[in-house]
Amino acid sequence: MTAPVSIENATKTFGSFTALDDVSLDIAAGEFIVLLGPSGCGKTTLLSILGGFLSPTKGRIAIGGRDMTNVPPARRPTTTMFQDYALFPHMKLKDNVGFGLRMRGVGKAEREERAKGFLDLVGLKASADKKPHELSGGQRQRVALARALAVDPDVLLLDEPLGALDLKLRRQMQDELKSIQKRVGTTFVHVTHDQEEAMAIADRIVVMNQGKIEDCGPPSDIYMRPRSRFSAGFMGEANFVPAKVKSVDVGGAKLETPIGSIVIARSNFTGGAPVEGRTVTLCIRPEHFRRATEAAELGTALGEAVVTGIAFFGTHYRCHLKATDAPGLSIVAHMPQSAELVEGTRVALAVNPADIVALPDHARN
Ligand SMILES: Nc1ncnc2c1ncn2[C@@H]1O[C@H](COP(=O)(O)OP(=O)(O)OP(=O)(O)O)[C@@H](O)[C@H]1O
Repeated sequence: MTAPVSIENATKTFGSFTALDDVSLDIAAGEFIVLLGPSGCGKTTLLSILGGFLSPTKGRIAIGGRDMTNVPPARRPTTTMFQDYALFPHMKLKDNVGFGLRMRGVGKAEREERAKGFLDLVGLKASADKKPHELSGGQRQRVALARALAVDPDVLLLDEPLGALDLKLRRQMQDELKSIQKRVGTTFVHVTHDQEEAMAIADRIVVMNQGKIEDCGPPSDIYMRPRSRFSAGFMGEANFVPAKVKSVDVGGAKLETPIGSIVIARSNFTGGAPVEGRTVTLCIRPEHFRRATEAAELGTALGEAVVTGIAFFGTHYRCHLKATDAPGLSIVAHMPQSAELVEGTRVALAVNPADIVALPDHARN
């Protein structure tokens, strides 16, 4: 089963501290939502409110159209999978996976059949009679997922479920988690502070900061069209360039920056329409800088800079540059493998205006 989730103006305070600040979010049935943000931003608090382990101080939660605000965890159509997915060490995998079904009074034969079906889903059917200590970390994690799904929740809540795995296994499990979610169609709400993980698995990412939602959208939107400086900086690397709106017309807004003038479309102002005379902050991703000579038609010239540091990253060079006209402005740019660059090389920079986003200046850092 699967169900939509509606969070309306949820606030959670602990004494005088506000952990969750007036958060509203609608999640579609079958959607894979990732709550992303730094430690302490309120992700787990929101997940705990969805699971019924915490009550909101204010606001309302509905699942499948039913008000759940004061319903205890056991009576909600949710299952929570924690990072320390404690499996029962003395039980075979099929009994671990069937445990929730046993608690619900499902008979042995049906329990085993369903447990084996879910073990099959996570690629462990042949291990049904093994015990947890015979498995690797990734396999144990899959058993925990099978156990959580076996009770057929409408919504699965996952709190950093891959946090204990090493990086390689983690990346592999992300792919599996996404593919399993698509197959079962259950609504998933997954907490992480790893932006790459969020990008790999989410239908929509919810970026949180200090108890509030900063940004929300498909991974590509959050990356290409962030709505705040915090969101832009948390989702990958970004250069922030101060700018002033000189004029606005139907074609776009003319901006003045310390490294030159540029015209960008109105739709690239993600935090509100451009207003003449206002200051904004431009977000330029490192891979969007080009050498002007190599991309004359592609880009708009954005001044000259000197390479102050360079590192080879296989697919590209990661360069630190200092703008000639604005020595206080440090730039990080990715240049192609073919670029013949060394420290001290002067580079004429260009950026395609379509790749630049103008953020409101009042955006929090
Ligand atoms: N029971 C509590 N009493 C007091 N403060 C709490 C309580 N639970 C959470 N907090 C505070 O609320 C804030 C948000 O906590 P939360 O666990 O939701 O953050 P998080 O984003 O999940 O962080 P992490 O990634 O570190 O788990 C933190 O500052 C935390 O210290």
